[in-house]
Amino acid sequence: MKQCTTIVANLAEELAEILAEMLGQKSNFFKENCVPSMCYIRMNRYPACPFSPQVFGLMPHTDSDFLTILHQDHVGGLQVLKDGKWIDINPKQDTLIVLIGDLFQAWSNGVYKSVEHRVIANKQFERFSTAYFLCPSYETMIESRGESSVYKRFSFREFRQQVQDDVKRYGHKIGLSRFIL
Ligand SMILES: O=C(O)CCC(=O)C(=O)O
Ligand SMILES: [Fe+2]
Repeated sequence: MKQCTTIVANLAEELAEILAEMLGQKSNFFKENCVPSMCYIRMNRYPACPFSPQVFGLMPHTDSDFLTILHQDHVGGLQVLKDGKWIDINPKQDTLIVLIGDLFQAWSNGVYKSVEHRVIANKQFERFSTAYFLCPSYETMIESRGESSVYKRFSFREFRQQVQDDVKRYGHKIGLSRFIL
């Protein structure tokens, strides 16, 4: 497990740096700020559910990180929202899925979009997935790159706190729209 975490952690950082370079940002930002103590792996288990699709395996959400590297098994059920439609991300053997998170959307000033995704539980089979979340230290300031920033400058601590407060108060995450200028 430790070996697997190291490999996926390096992959996530490399991908983030490449995506930054594609924005014309030559930087070590992710290597410098994404500390192992903040990045984490979540192992998800979705029991078979006779009430699917009325009941979700995982509610629609965006991830509160820079990017997520996801492995899903053969059962399927992951969907992403594209142009107002839910699209199935069908399982492919030996394939990892990369999801942009809220922090990358803010950092890229909206060029990369944090993808809304959800999981439809399978009626017959249980499903497993494993997700690695690339996160910075709490003190890291997220600042939009490029001209005329869409988002306020905020620390990851502020972002997490805001998400938690909104979930407590409204029962759901409001997310990046809280930080629009
Ligand atoms: O199980 C999946 O395919 C998605 C998991 C996910 O979105 C998450 O853990 O945030
Ligand atoms: Fe997610």
